[in-house]
Amino acid sequence: MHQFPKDIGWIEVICGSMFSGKTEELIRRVKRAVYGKQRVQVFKPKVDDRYDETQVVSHSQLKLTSTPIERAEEIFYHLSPDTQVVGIDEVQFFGPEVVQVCEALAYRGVRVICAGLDQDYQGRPFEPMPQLLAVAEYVTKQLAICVVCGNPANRSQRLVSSEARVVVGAAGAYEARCRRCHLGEPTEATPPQTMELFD
Ligand SMILES: Nc1ncnc2c1ncn2[C@@H]1O[C@H](COP(=O)(O)OP(=O)(O)O)[C@@H](O)[C@H]1O
Ligand SMILES: Cc1cn([C@H]2C[C@H](O)[C@@H](COP(=O)(O)O)O2)c(=O)[nH]c1=O
Ligand SMILES: [Zn+2]
Repeated sequence: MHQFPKDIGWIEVICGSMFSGKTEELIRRVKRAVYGKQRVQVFKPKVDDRYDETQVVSHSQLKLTSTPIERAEEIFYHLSPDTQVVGIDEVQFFGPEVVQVCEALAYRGVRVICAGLDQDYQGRPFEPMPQLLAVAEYVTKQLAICVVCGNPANRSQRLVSSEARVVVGAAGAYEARCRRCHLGEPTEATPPQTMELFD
């Protein structure tokens, strides 16, 4: 059977605030690639152990098997020679070398799908995302819903008292807010809505 060679790969970046659906979108793309009989490997930073140590897990509990790594270069140790698609979640937790790693994979003919925060809790660009966005072929910016006013949210409001850039957490530690409702410093959580629409 004839197989057409795939000369060059590319980089896709899915960015946005927390709760905007980055991980869901990464999982959707990976699942479609698997339906398309592509050989896929998924990686995530070891530091992201909030829902599971090995699986990529969305806030809505969608799950994907992944390999946890500390440094982006470790992808090459784990990479199978026949892998056609590489997914990387929480890409903002890797150092600047993740950009070269993604580019090297793309030059090898791999489709690289990265998901990560474009802004930190203060609304500052979250390195290395700006550099990755600059070299990506495809960029998708996701938006959440602001829990204060209901408008599209592009920021992540920190709710726990810390000025460290990296503080791993989910609901309870962060909430989605629009630029008007976002504060550049930690604050109290928005009170919950009491409508009983879900079980
Ligand atoms: N304020 C919010 N706006 C939109 N979705 C939210 C919000 N809070 C919680 N969610 C849930 O988070 C899911 C997205 O989760 P996920 O893909 O893990 O987001 P991300 O990776 O961008 O943090 C949504 O489908 C929804 O179920
Ligand atoms: C804004 C912000 C977030 N983080 C952490 C919190 C979570 O562990 C991840 C983001 O996960 P998600 O899949 O996008 O929901 O990043 C952080 O360390 N510093 C920040 O400023
Ligand atoms: Zn708002």
